Amino acid sequence: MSRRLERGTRLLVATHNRGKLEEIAHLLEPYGVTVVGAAEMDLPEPEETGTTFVENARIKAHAAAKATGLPALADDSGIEVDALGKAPGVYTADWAETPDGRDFTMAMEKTHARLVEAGAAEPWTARFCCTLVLAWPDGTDAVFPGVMEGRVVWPMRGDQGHGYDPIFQPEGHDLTFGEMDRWEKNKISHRADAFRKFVAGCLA
Ligand SMILES: O=c1nc[nH]c2c1ncn2[C@H]1C[C@H](O)[C@@H](COP(=O)(O)OP(=O)(O)OP(=O)(O)O)O1
Ligand SMILES: [Mg+2]
Repeated sequence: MSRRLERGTRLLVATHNRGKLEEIAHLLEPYGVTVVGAAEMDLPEPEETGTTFVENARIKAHAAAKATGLPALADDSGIEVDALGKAPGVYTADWAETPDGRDFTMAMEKTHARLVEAGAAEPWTARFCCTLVLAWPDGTDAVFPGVMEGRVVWPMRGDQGHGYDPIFQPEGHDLTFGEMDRWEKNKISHRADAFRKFVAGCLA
């Protein structure tokens, strides 16, 4: 049984990714907690030295809780493509890194190019994973994993969402995440799956 966040609590959402922050703020809306973003608090982006989603989510959540004295919720996420040995996985953001910042069009092109090079047969099955960690200022935490199965599609479709959304078509749906509005995506996404467990564990 994890500790719960009372209504009215200030919760630090420890992400520098605006797309994630918007989704998490929307998911939190019904629960009466006050969302504080990492950028508002001028928090540095900690180095993500872990080799798993949970390790990296813990690094981000504990750094933020320690720096602010607030309970902090971090999200580490990524896409695992089966024909690429589950790459890019925990390195999903790294595949978009350029000297001038992140370029997700390039990262999606790279994903597609690797699949073509590998001669992988379609469907290109894949899943989005999300691990949420709630860290308390006293150093304790709780972990909530989430997943959405689907496939990589090409060409990219849709200009909503963020990151790799235009090439991910969730199982049982005809639209990519990039073609869905935030409400539709937030009903079925890996983040929504993890969030349901977080709600059951930590929110009223
Ligand atoms: O729903 C999603 N739709 C599309 N792409 C997504 C999603 N969720 C994660 N992704 C991709 C992009 C992101 O850059 C990377 C996670 O990397 P990850 O380190 O967890 O996040 P990040 O560096 O963007 O922000 P931060 O660490 O400050 O939370 O996976
Ligand atoms: Mg990151």
